[in-house]
Amino acid sequence: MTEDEVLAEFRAADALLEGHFILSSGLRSPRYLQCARLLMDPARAERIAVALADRLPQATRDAIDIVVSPAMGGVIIGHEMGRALGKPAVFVERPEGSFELRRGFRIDPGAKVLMVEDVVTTGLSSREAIRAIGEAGGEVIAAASIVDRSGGGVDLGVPYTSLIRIDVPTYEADSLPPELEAIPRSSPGAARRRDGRAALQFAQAGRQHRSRRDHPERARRRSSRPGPGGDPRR
Ligand SMILES: O=P(O)(O)OC[C@H]1O[C@H](OP(=O)(O)OP(=O)(O)O)[C@H](O)[C@@H]1O
Ligand SMILES: O=C(O)c1cc(=O)[nH]c(=O)[nH]1
Ligand SMILES: [Mg+2]
Repeated sequence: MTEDEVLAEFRAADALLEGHFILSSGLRSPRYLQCARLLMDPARAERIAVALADRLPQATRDAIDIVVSPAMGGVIIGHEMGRALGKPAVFVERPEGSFELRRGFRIDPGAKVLMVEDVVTTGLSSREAIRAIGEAGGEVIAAASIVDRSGGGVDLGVPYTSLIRIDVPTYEADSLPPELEAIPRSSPGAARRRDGRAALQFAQAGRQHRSRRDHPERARRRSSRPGPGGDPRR
C-alpha cells in the first residue's frame, strides 16, 4: 500500500480531522489522525494491518512470538497485526497510570515481541509500553505503528516501522499560532494527561473519595444504568 493509498483509506473513513486538537502529550496540533475511525471497518482494518505487516523485514516477522500493544489505541491494530502475522496478540493497559499486563495475559520469559501502536507522536506512549513489556519478561525486537507523525526523528530504542509518515506541526500550549488559537480546542482521543487543569481537578476529586469506585461520576453512571443490578464490580 503506498502512502497515497493509506491517506485515501483515512479520507474514506473520515479519519483525517482538521481543527485544534490536544494530543496525548498535551501538545496542540491542527490535524488529527483518528485511527479508531480508520479501523472501525473490519475489512479496512485488515487491509491496513496486512500492509503494515508486509513492511516488516522477513527476519523480524519470522522471529516474533507475540504482538503486544498499548491500550486503548493500539488494541485493534495490534489484534489485526496478530491475525496478519499468525501470532497471538495481547495488550498492556494503564489502570493506575503506568502500563501493565492484566486479564490473564502472559508473556513467556524472553519471548520476542512486536510492539504495535496506532500513532507515534512524541513516542512517549510507545517507550512506556516497551518498558512495561520488558518488565513483564518480553524482549521487544521491533515496533510498528500505522502513523508516524513524529517528524521522523523518534527513537524507540528498537527498529521502528510505520505505514505512513506525516509531517504535521505540533505546538506547545503557550506558543500557539494565532490561527490555531482562534479555533476551539478538542481532545478526540483518551481524556488523560491532555488538559493539565482537568487532570488536576480529577485527581483532587479522587482524593476526596476512597477509590475510583466511589468517585461521584462513577456512582452516577452506576445508578443510571438500566435493568436490575448492573455489574457490581464497576
Ligand atoms: O507518541 P505519543 O506522544 O505518546 O502519542 C501517541 C499516543 O497517543 C494516543 O494514545 P492516548 O494516550 O491518547 O490514549 P489511548 O490510546 O487510550 O487513546 C495514541 O494511541 C498513542 O498511544
Ligand atoms: O498524539 C496523539 O495523541 C495523537 C495524534 C493523532 O494524530 N492521532 C491520535 O490518535 N493521537
Ligand atoms: Mg494510545
